[in-house]
Amino acid sequence: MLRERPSRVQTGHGGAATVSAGANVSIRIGTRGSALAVAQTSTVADRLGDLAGRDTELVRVTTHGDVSRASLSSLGGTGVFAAELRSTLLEGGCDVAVHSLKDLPTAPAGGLEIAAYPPREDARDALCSAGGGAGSRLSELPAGAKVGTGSPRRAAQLRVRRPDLDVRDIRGNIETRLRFVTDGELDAVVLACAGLDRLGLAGVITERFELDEWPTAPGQGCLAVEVRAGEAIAGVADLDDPATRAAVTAERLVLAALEAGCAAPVGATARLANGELRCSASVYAVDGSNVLTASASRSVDGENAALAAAVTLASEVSEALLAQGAADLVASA
Ligand SMILES: NCc1[nH]cc(CCC(=O)O)c1CC(=O)O
Repeated sequence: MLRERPSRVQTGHGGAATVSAGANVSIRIGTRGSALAVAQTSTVADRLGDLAGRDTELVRVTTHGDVSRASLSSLGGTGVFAAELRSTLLEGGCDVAVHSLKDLPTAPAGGLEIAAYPPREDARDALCSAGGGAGSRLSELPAGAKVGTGSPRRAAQLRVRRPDLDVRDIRGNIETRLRFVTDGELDAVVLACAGLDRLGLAGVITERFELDEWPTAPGQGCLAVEVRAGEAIAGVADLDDPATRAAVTAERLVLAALEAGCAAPVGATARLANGELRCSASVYAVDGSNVLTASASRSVDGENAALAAAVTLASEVSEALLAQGAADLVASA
């Protein structure tokens, strides 16, 4: 396993000093080393520092997924980005770890628990084509245009909408992927809105695909704050947004029921709004020749009811998908 010696960055706590046990010991927050990971972890660190009245420091862990040049699909997807960070947390190298939820395997990690799901950001996918905001929307790209993505789901969704496109498998962090377009090697790439927004790169987005037509990876746009099981860290629970928790729980339970990983051709979207939790999901043939879709909703009264509804909805949606033959599509991806 590859691991750089974690490097530390001290971040000052701006809020008023609170006198409490260990107030002078900073909370060590583990993160991957990419620009996106550092940006999103820093936001959580600032918020947690304020909630806990303590200093925070970032512990950067370079993960196998960051350094590998292999395609995401050939890496097997599940957990390549998260494993190193999780072992650092388990071994006590940090107190809290911040992940992109969509990169976390649905199986719980032994000895760890997700203590908070902060409010979700834009869960949609973005088309970034040459010319940025003024560039072509998906329907306007020329016939045979070259569009890059490392995700089998996104490749399938592109092929369903535009069978004529030349979909290319690409790897790398967000900046690397965008460079394919600015260098003129590709006409467009598809990326998550949330990552671009967090990096201040919203200006490169040409089109945000609506979730009803283009469901994204379960948990996309949501962060997960993980701690060692049973170890409460002051302030962490206050980072949690119950509506986000209910929605992403439903999405990830669908993925788990399909026995699919984070690189599977599965899109899911759930939302708690106006007292109703709604979940829908689609499973794709990677060549775009088939799409299965199912959805369900429940009215919910209160936060606990929302989590219970998430479990029920996920089993309704996944059973409907399996009855349509989803297992074959997942297996052949
Ligand atoms: N697999 C990489 C990854 N993990 C999380 C995000 C975006 C941010 C998020 O979903 O929270 C990305 C980049 C992308 O898909 O464009």
